[in-house]
Amino acid sequence: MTHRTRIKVCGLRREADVAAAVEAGADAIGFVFYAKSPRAITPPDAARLARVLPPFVMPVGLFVNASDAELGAALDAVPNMLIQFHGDETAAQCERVQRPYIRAARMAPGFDLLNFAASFTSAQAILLDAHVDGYGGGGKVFDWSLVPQGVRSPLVLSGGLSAANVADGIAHVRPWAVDVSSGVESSKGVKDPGLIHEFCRAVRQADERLAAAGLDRERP
Ligand SMILES: O=C(O)c1ccccc1N[C@@H]1O[C@H](COP(=O)(O)O)[C@@H](O)[C@H]1O
Repeated sequence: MTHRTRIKVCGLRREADVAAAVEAGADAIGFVFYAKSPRAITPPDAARLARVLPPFVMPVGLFVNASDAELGAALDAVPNMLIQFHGDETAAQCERVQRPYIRAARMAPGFDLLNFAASFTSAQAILLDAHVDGYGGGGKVFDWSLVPQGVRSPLVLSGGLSAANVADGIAHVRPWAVDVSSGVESSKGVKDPGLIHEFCRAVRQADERLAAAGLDRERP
């Protein structure tokens, strides 16, 4: 069966962008609860946006070394969020929250992804991002050949993805899902509905191309 690469669009702060992502076929919408990010959102604003999500489109809350109080406030506001830990959180810290979570790995030469992934067995997925200052959202592509064979799935590919390169990323890494932020922005922190549509179309085309080539499965 053809693998449909799931799509998360991260860093949304306006209703029109949420509507564009949903209409374009995104499976998940990310809210950044990290005050230092240009895409930071408050729990009440995230709750307002989450209320317009239709069923089966999942809200994801992104945190970077958040305190219990910050996590609690966000989860009180949007209780059905999947958590994306994108900082230096240990497995024990992630598990303490007792919610489903995905864990970001910051990819750079020498980084031991196999070992990292093995220490986060309780994560629903490992998200691969480029190592950048400020933890993420840097619009930087990492070297996809750093992803070793045999790493656990599901994997979420992110880091500098856009409509122009997401097909290559999918073909190289064959991830369960892709996650985009900077690549669908017209300027830092400002999403562009047209780019969101283009990105989602490019993902669908990539899946179709892989299927036509008989490579329609997740990472072998
Ligand atoms: O979006 C941010 O500002 C951000 C801040 C801190 C950590 C992660 C952040 N975003 C995540 O980073 C990756 C890659 O984003 P990009 O497409 O390269 O801009 C993605 O998973 C975002 O969710």
